[in-house]
Amino acid sequence: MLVVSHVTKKYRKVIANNDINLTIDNGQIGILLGPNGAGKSTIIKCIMGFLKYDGQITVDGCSNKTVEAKRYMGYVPEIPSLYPNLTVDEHLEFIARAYKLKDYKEYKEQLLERFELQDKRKKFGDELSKGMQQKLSICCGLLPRPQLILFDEPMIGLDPHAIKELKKVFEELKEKGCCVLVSTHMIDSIEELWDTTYIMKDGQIAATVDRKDIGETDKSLEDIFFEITEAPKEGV
Ligand SMILES: Nc1ncnc2c1ncn2[C@@H]1O[C@H](COP(=O)(O)OP(=O)(O)OP(=O)(O)O)[C@@H](O)[C@H]1O
Repeated sequence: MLVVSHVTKKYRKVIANNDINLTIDNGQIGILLGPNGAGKSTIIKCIMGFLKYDGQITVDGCSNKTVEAKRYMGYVPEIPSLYPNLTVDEHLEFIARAYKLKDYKEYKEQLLERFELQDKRKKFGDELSKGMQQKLSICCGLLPRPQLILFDEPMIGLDPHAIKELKKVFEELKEKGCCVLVSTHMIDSIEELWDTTYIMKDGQIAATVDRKDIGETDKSLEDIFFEITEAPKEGV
């Protein structure tokens, strides 16, 4: 379970996250939806413990900065950050060693096959296309089988097969009781899978929408998103 309480992050004078509160239970998928600059990547980086911030973040009751919590957490960044001189296969072996994984070989092969990278295993990081880099980055995030996994704009650059596969992965993570947080601009891409959507605007959570709320209105998530993000500012 992920609990984010009163998190505020400033980059000098810019308040990128302003008193963010959110909770995602195990077996649930949370979505961060918001225009460019709303603060989605910043809260993901705070949850991963990459940035200093005010407030508290816990993962299964442990502070996100503890080693226990870090063992539970996986991250697929917005921009893949690969090693130019390691091959596809070596990236995954590196992750396996860093996390001291056992019995990962079969899962590694499954991931390579699902994301159509099996014939690219000898290619170096800097020889991969943008989409291939993104797919490898997703495989690296999934290989340690994290209990909590954060995806920052994971669909960008993916081909239709990889998008279909990633949606299946989301479904499987949910079934296995993992806790998933996905930042996306592609409202339609995850329509059937989410439990709670946090609509972010100007560094704040402007609305929290539960799936059951949608069932009770005739508005779509897209309607709610535009109502909130395109509402005129007060006093204008
Ligand atoms: N390293 C940084 N230094 C200074 N300001 C930053 C930095 N990173 C982000 N910001 C600012 O913080 C705010 C939130 O940025 P963030 O990247 O979290 O938004 P986002 O919702 O992920 O946007 P996008 O959809 O474009 O990826 C923006 O105003 C941005 O300019």
